[in-house]
Parts: sequence; C-alpha cells; structure tokens
Amino acid sequence: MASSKIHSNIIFSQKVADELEKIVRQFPAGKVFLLTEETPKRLCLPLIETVIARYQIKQTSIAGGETNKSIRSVEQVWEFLSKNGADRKSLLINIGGGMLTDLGGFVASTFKRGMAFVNIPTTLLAQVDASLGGKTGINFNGLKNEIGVFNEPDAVIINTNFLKTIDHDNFLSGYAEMLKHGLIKDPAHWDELMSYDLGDIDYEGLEEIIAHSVAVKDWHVQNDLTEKNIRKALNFGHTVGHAFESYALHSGRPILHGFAVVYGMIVELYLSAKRCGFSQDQLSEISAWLLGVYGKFEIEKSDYEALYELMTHDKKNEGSRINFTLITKIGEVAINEDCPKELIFEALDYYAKL
Ligand SMILES: NC(=O)c1ccc[n+]([C@@H]2O[C@H](COP(=O)([O-])OP(=O)(O)OC[C@H]3O[C@@H](n4cnc5c(N)ncnc54)[C@H](O)[C@@H]3O)[C@@H](O)[C@H]2O)c1
Ligand SMILES: O=C(O)C(=O)C[C@@H](O)[C@H](O)[C@H](O)COP(=O)(O)O
Ligand SMILES: [Zn+2]
Repeated sequence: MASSKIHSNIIFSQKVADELEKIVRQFPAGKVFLLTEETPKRLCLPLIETVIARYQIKQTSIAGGETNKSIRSVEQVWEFLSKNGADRKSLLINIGGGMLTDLGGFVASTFKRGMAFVNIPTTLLAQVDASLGGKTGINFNGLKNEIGVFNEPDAVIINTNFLKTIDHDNFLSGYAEMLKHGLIKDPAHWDELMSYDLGDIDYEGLEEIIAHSVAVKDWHVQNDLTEKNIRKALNFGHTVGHAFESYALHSGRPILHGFAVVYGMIVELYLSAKRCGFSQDQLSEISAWLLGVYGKFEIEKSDYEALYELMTHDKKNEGSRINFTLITKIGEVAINEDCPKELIFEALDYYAKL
C-alpha cells in the first residue's frame, strides 16, 4: 500500500501552525473554536499559539481520560459553543488524542446539525487511526462508542513531533492499531512493524511508517465510509477487544484501548485459525510476541459470561449473530464470520491459558 493514495485532506506537516492557518483563514472572524484536554493543552497548544492569538480563537478544555468520553463532556462543549455564538459556518479545531477527536468530532457533527471540524491528533493512536475516517462518538451505558455518527473531518494535520512526549504505554497502544493494519491488509507493513525497535524509538523514521498505517486506514474508509462492508476489516480485534476494555474499566482495572485490541486480536486470531485456516504456527508465534510486548490482562472462566454479554452489543452484529472480522492469512480478511458461543468461550480459554 503506497502512502501516495492517502486522501488529500490528510496533511503530514512539521509546520502545524502554517497548515492550520491556511484553514482558519477560510472562516469568518470570531467563528473559529478550539477544543482540547488538559495534557495536549499544556504540551501541544504552544505550537499553534500564534494562530490562536492572531485569529482570536476561543478555546475550551475538557478533562482527559476514557471516562470523560461521555455525554457530560459533550454537553459542556455544546454549552461553550452556544454561549460563544458558534453557528453552522463555524469551525471546531480538535487537538488531542483519540478520546478528544472522537468526542470533538461528535460535538461538531451534532451542534446545529453540523459545523466544520479539523483534527490535530497528538497521540500515535489518534494519528494512525482515531482522528481519521469519521467514526465520531462517545461511550454510553458502559459500552464503547455506543452513541455517535459517521462524519469525516474537513482536514487532519499530522505532526509526528507531538509524539515525543507520549509515554511508552500510550505509544504501544497506538502501535497496536498499526499492527492491526498490517494484519488486515499489508504484510510489508506488518514486517516493518515486527522489525521496528520499540526499545529505542526512532522518531525520525516514524513519519514514513505512520504514513503506511494511515494508507491502510484511509483505503478502507474511502471504499466503505459507513462500514457496510470492507470497513469491517478495521474492526478486527475489536469485538473481543471492546468487551475487554469495557469490562476492565468497570471492574476497576482499566486498560488502554490498544492493549484491549491486542488481547482481542489474540482471541480473534484463534477464531481465525479455527474458522478460516489461519496458520496455527503463526497464531502461536504472534500470540507469544504480543504478550511479550503488551503483558497480559488476566481473565478467568467466571469472566466469560460478562465478556460475552458485552460482545452481544458489537455494532457489526446482525440479529443474534455475533459477527467477527477474521484473518485468513496476514494481509487478508474474512468479514461477517459469525461464531457460536461455545467457540468464543474456547477462544477465551486459549487466551486465558497463554
Ligand atoms: N474513531 C476511531 O476510528 C477510533 C479509532 C481508534 C481508537 N478510537 C478511540 O480513541 C481513544 C483512544 O485514543 P488515545 O489512545 O489517543 O487516548 P487519549 O486521547 O485518552 O490519549 C491518551 C493519553 O495521552 C495523553 N496525551 C495526548 N496527547 C499527548 C501528547 N502529545 N503527549 C503526551 N500525552 C498526550 C492524553 O492526555 C491521555 O492521557 C479511545 O476512546 C478509542 O475508542 C477511535
Ligand atoms: O475505523 C474503524 O472503522 C475502526 O473500527 C477503527 C477502530 O480502531 C476504532 O477503535 C473504532 O472506534 C471502533 O469503532 P466501533 O464501531 O467498533 O465502535
Ligand atoms: Zn480501535
């Protein structure tokens, strides 16, 4: 997959202020707003402070963390926009990680039925995945992304310099979605990720690898924005992963999204071996590699029913079928693979005993 195929509104630039200014200029004075959260406010806003000052951009900030990807935060931002005269010709700039860009995209898509928005992703996960492709939304009722809309950002500005301050676990969390991209579509990307030195991060070489990941994400979005078909590939690892993530959060031992996706991918690779001929040897090798890097979220048999119940809420399901995206071999997927409860429990057993 070549990075040249990436959609033209996804901009890679080390000069984020210049790129942002080109966009902001197109909006009426006083109609540009900015949303961020605590950490990117402190670490990333200084890079665009000239634009903020020159165009008198009004800003607001929400509390960070997955529990704040909530309707309460959305209300807070709607209120800010309403009080400050935002209208349909306005622009919202979302600057932060995936929590912030998911929520900010949803706010912009729903305020007065939709205003323009630009994402400036500041974590690896947001740069390779969350800020792109128009899945916006919030968590609700203990379920991931339960409320949301598909609506693509008007632009995404990716500056890899922001990544120098993210901690190692959050780096790994984003790396998990890159690994997913390699597994579903791009064996060469998978190979480059396998040989990348996670112990000594080369920030210079990162932009090229990120571009390969972005190309995989963008290809699926361009071909199937509303996830009727091939976009389901991007959800590999998430049927089980989201169940792990929600379960972990509500049992008081939260895990990062990418870690949950890794554990979900292991379970779903087991299903892939059972149902789609994925190589048993590769299943063992990849499971061991992933657990070596990501550690393990321990589960017991007594957790399976609760995890299964969470999987019944997955958005790919049809009727009573739990529909998985599985892998036939590295780079190829099979979508709409429904698996019975017994097989899902067998796959959870495989994971639990690793
Ligand atoms: N919409 C999509 O397609 C999509 C895809 C993947 C994940 N997601 C969602 O994205 C969210 C996870 O995103 P995330 O991993 O970016 O989480 P996050 O936004 O919570 O950011 C992770 C942490 O990094 C901090 N941070 C942000 N920028 C930083 C910087 N430059 N330096 C240091 N720290 C920084 C944040 O304050 C936070 O503590 C989840 O809610 C997940 O469901 C959405
Ligand atoms: O872009 C997509 O499509 C994805 O599924 C990407 C996922 O990495 C991401 O976590 C997404 O938010 C999951 O969406 P959901 O529809 O399962 O809530
Ligand atoms: Zn994800």
